[in-house]
This record gives sequence, structure tokens and C-alpha cells, in this order.
Amino acid sequence: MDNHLYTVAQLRAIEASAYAVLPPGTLMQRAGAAAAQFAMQLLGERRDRPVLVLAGPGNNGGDALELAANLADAGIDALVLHLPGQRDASIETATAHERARDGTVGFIDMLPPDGDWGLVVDGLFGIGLTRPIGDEYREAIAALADVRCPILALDVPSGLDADTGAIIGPDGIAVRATHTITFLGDKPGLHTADGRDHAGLVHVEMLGVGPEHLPQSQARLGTDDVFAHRLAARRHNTHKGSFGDVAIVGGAHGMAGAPVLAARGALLTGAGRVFVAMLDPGPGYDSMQPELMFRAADDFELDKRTLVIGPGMGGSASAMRLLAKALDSDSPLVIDADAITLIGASPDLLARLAARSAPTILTPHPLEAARLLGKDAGEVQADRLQAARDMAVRTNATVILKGSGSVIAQPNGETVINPTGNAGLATAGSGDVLAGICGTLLAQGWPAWEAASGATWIHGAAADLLVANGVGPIGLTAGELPAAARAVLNMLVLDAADGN
Ligand SMILES: NC(=O)C1=CN([C@@H]2O[C@H](COP(=O)(O)OP(=O)(O)OC[C@H]3O[C@@H](n4cnc5c(N)ncnc54)[C@H](OP(=O)(O)O)[C@@H]3O)[C@@H](O)[C@H]2O)[C@H](O)CC1
Ligand SMILES: [K+]
Repeated sequence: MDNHLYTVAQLRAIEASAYAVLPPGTLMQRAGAAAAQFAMQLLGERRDRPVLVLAGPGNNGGDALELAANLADAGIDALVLHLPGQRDASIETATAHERARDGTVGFIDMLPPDGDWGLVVDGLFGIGLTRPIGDEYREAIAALADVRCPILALDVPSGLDADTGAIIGPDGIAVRATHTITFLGDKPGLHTADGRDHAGLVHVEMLGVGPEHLPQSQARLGTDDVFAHRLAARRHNTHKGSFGDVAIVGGAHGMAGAPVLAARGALLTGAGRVFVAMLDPGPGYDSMQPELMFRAADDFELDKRTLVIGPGMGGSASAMRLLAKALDSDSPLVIDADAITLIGASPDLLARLAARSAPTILTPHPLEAARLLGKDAGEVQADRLQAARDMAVRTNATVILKGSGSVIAQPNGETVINPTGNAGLATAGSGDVLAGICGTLLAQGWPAWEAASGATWIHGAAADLLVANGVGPIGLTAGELPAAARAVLNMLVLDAADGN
């Protein structure tokens, strides 16, 4: 599956390269036709209902006018609110406007208060949006808040930054589409930050443009292809030592829950043995999961096993000492939570981290990433791909920047946006479970890149499985994730065995 993601600059280059070999207007006509076909699918049985088409000042508006003309030709009652602004339209947009006018497209100059639409199409702005949306465009978008029918965004939901998924601000506004048909290539901004909430289901339409026009992309949308080759069915002749040891290092006084959740995540995704090396003795056992082996962190052997360090670890001197030891070890390492914060505050620990050669994964949330990058969380969220890449370079490790559309980056700049998961993951302890799953995959010999991509995909798919079974997203708890992750992993292994 071509799951590449292209920047606006790359899309402009694709457009220009295709433009050079096609008659003028061809791309827009193809975009309008493809969008109209998609719109008809969304209308389904409701083809007798009117379709509202918002057409903006540029070529995104041109796509919308082409769509409206195609819908009208198919007998649909297409009503266009055309907001051309002051600028002169491009030739292809003027042609599209003429075609719409010459057909049976209706033009309205304001939105009826009680529009009973079968579908609304957002053709206000696409990749050309350069500043916050205002004036009549803002009013039109605000009026969509009460709409109950599907909303189809053309190319990009108007108001969203196609590169970052941030709403172009300050004080910006963006269309909340249920579906987006995006042209010439998929965009990172549709899948991370505010992208998932505003793009809805994304359909990529290449407009007949072949691979010869496509540049090398650095970013991809995650699929299980990235790690499927690592999924091995279990042979009968094995023992618990065959599947690697994982040790969770953390658990300062009063913070026993985090390492326990990480340990359960590791155990239920297949680690052979799971230790919980606690800074503070804590309860000394997990009654729900007696398989977990509790030890005192201070005299626990950190070498020769995979470590997940940070859950509930706090910031004490002994925590720093343990972290330094772990960083200097040859053990595969997952660094989470308080351990990231400690590294962000200590150039010495950062230097030890960057000097590592064993597989290393960091799993920051935006605030932890901000601390390590010396930025604020808002700057990290304003460009999540860049923040994840910067952090991977600075730490010389694979980074999972968590959040809606988690971004996985490695020092060479390669980036994946994870497509699985839902709002239910925004719950205490969810990140601990992810760190544990990362630990298990590293313990089974997966390289850091596949382990990070795989763990993030499985962790999100576990939340999706729970929601599909009526658990959450409201009230979904981290403690429910490990068993769901186990189910997802075993389904993936079966699929891989069946060659799917
Ligand atoms: N070119 C082709 O063959 C194809 C293009 N595709 C579609 O085209 C858009 C990109 O079109 P473009 O005209 O570059 O830009 P937009 O339509 O997204 O934006 C329109 C112009 O609006 C102005 N602008 C920017 N921000 C604002 C704002 N906040 N308020 C008002 N106006 C704004 C800006 O012009 P300025 O000169 O005012 O800066 C924009 O240029 C792409 O997304 C596709 O939908 C087809 O995909 C393929 C064929
Ligand atoms: K749009």
C-alpha cells in the first residue's frame, strides 16, 4: 500500500511535474470528477437531498466548482456558495466556474438558516491556506457546526495546516469533516495533531499521476507492514527463556501503579519473564498478575535484559544513579516518563544516552518532549513531525512522540505517523502500558524502529478493539489495554501466518 505522506512543497512539485505533461485543467477536472463520485457514495440513498458546496477563492474552490457541475450533470441538486474574494481566479478555476454556471448548478449568496442538506462539501481552502481564516469564510465554517449530514473536505479540511495538522492560527478555525478526499498524495496534517479530528476518514485520490512524478517522501502512514515480518508464531518446543526478559525500573514511593501497568503490558504481549525493579518496595507483588517478579531496584542486575526505565521513577538521586547505569549498559532500553524528564535536565545523562549503541526507544508525551528540546509543549504540538525528528537526532534514539496520531521518528529522519488508537488512550497509565509493549518487542530481538512502530500500532489497535467491543472511549482504563493488546498481537500473528 502506498502510504507515503507528502509536504505541501512536495505536492506543489508533484502538481507542477504532472501539469507539464497534461493539457491545462486536466488535474482539476479529474479532481472534480473523483470528488463527485465520492460524494455520490456518501449520499447513498439520499440523492434527492440538496448538496451544499462551499467554493473558495483558489483552485480548491475550482475543484469544488468542478464537483458541483458533475453532481448537477448526475441530477443532484447542487447549490454553490461561491466566495471568490478579491483575487483573480486561475484559468482552470475560471473554466470550472463557467462550466458550473452553464449547467444546472444553483448559486446562493448566503446559507439558508435551516439547510436540510444531504451532504456538505468544503472547497474553501486546500494546501494554499497561508493565514487564519476570517471574514465570510469564517462565518461559513462556523455555520457548519449545526450540520448533521456528512461533510466532505476537498484535499484538506479548510483551516488545517496540511504539513502539521495544527489549525492555522492564532485563533484559527477549521472545518470538522467526516470524510476527506485528498489529491496527488496523502498529507501528514490529516493524521496527527488536530488532523484526525478534522479530516475524518481520508481517501487518497492520485488523479492518475504515476510514480514518476512522486518525490522520495520521508514520512509514511503506519501500517502493520512495517513490522509484520517480525511477527512469528510460537513453536511448541520453547520455554519462557526463549522470549526474553524485561525489567521495569521505577516505582518510587507511592508510584507503584505505573511500573505495574508497564509490567502487565510487557507480560501480556509475550515477554518470557517480567521483573519489576522498584525504587521503593511498595506492595512487593501484583495480586492481579502474580507472574510479575518484584525486586529492589538498588541491587538489581541491569545488564543482559531489556529495561523499561522511568514509570513512576520520580527524580531522586537514586533514580538518577539508576538511570545513568542503565544508559551506560548494553541492554536494550525503553526510556519513559520521569526518566525523560531527568535526561532533559541533565546534559551528562543526555550525553550518555546519545553515546549508546544498543537499541533505544524514548516514549515522550508532548510536555516531556518539550522539556528535552528546551521548548514549550505548544511549539512541539505546532509541528509534531519536526519535534519528533529533532528529538531523535538529539538523543540518537528512536522516538515515539505520543498524542493523537503518535509520531515515530528515528535519527535518519525517517518518520511514521501511527493511524490506530482513539481518545480512550488519553487516560492515566496508557503510556506505561505502551512502554511495556515496547520492552517486550525489543526483548524478542526486534530492532528499535520496528519495535516502536509495532508497539504503537498494537497499543492503539488495542484501544480500538476495546471501543469496538463497547469499552470506552469514555472511561477506558489503562489496565484494560494489556489483555486487548494480547488479542491484537495474536490476531496479527495469525494474519501473518495466513500470509495476509
Ligand atoms: N492546480 C491544480 O491543477 C490542482 C490543484 N488542486 C487544488 O488546488 C488547491 C491549491 O490551490 P491554491 O489556489 O494554491 O490554494 P487554495 O485554493 O488552497 O487557497 C486559495 C487562496 O486563498 C488565499 N488565502 C490563503 N489564506 C487565506 C485566508 N485565510 N483567507 C482568504 N484567502 C486566503 C491564497 O491566496 P493569497 O494570494 O490571498 O495568499 C490562496 O492561494 C489544492 O488544495 C487542491 O484542492 C487539485 O488538487 C489538483 C489540481
Ligand atoms: K478544503
